[in-house]
This record gives sequence, C-alpha cells and structure tokens, in this order.
Amino acid sequence: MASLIITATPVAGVKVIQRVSRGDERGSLARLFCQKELAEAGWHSPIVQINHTLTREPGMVRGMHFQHSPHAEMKLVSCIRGAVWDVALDLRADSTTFLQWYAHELSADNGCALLLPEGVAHGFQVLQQNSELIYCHSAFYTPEVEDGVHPLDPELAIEWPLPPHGLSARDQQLPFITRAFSGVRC
Ligand SMILES: Cc1cn([C@H]2C[C@H](O)[C@@H](COP(=O)(O)OP(=O)(O)O[C@H]3O[C@H](C)C(=O)[C@H](O)[C@H]3O)O2)c(=O)[nH]c1=O
Repeated sequence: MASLIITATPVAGVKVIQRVSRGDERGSLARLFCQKELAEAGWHSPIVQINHTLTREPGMVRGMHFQHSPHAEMKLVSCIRGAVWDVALDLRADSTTFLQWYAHELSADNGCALLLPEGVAHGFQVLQQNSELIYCHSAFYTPEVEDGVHPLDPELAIEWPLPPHGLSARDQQLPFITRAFSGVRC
C-alpha cells in the first residue's frame, strides 16, 4: 500500500507528494521519503544531505535558490510544523515550462511535500508562526555554485499570499531575470 501519493503539477517534473498518515489511538505514522516510491516521481539519486529550517514570522520569504551543475540538486521539501506557501520556479533552458512557477501550500496538517527536479529554483513564504521544513537534497551544499533569482521579480510575478518581508540580505540582492537569461543546463 502506497505511503506517498504522487501528483503532477503544471511545471514539468515538479510533483506534489502527499504523505499517507496511518493513525491509531496512540497517534500517527507517515513516511517522509521512499526511494522506491519516489523513483516514479523522478527521484533518481541517493539523498546526500537533509536540512531543517525554522522560519518565525508569517510573511517571511526565503528564496529563490538553486545550485548550478555539476552540483544541481533535486529537493524534496516537507513541512513538519506550521504551514508555508512553497514555490518551484523552472529555470531549465530546455524545459517546456521554462520560467513558469508553481506553488502549493505545505503544512504539518495536510502532509504535502513538493519534489523539485534539478534546475528548478525553490522558495517559500511562511503562513503560520514558527513553521519548520525538512529538505532532502540529492547534491551536497556547494556555495561556489549556489545561485538564485529575486523572489519579488516583477517579470516572474510569483504570487505571495501575504505581504513579503524578512528577506535575508543575500536574497534582497538576488538578480531579476533579464531578457538575456537563457536558463540553466543540468
Ligand atoms: C543551504 C545551506 C546553507 N548553509 C548555511 C549558509 C548560511 O550561512 C546559512 C543560511 O543559508 P541560506 O541563507 O542560504 O538559507 P536559506 O535562505 O534558508 O536557503 C534555504 O532555503 C531556500 C528556500 C532553499 O531552497 C535552499 O535549499 C536553502 O538555501 O546556512 C549551510 O551551511 N548548509 C546548507 O546546506
């Protein structure tokens, strides 16, 4: 019996992963990751790092981050406390959905996660106080090839449910997409 239900999104390769919660009188059990089940969703490499973020205030935004090849990474982003508006932005030069974004509410209650292929930037906005995310990464954190685009870029027009605030100094300096941007290759 499946422990993860996979649903495609309008952005190529980005999937919503719904955790099946198995409850009893003590509480519940759900699986965060399964290589076998997520192979169907396109997860093709071992997890090499798992990160955890706590973001305190509703409205705070982190992103839009990605890593360049050869350290381009798949991410599985799961919310284990609170709720976030999770955004995937397709930066792949050869993608049919280049520069398109997709957002999904992830929460501890709805048990949803978002799977992002390599070349898709990730960001999120906190919807509830003290929201926590778990990230499974298929590539090691490599600052030399880390990059990003501005989450408030008017050309991308990403919809944020709340007035964005609390961007890090780094995120505030991220570039807007220009006409010269031809995408990333993974
Ligand atoms: C990602 C990462 C960061 N760091 C260090 C670098 C900084 O000193 C500090 C915070 O990093 P950063 O400001 O990049 O963290 P966020 O802004 O939360 O970015 C994260 O959230 C966005 C939305 C993502 O999708 C990325 O996976 C992730 O970068 O942790 C590490 O030491 N290891 C790591 O793996």
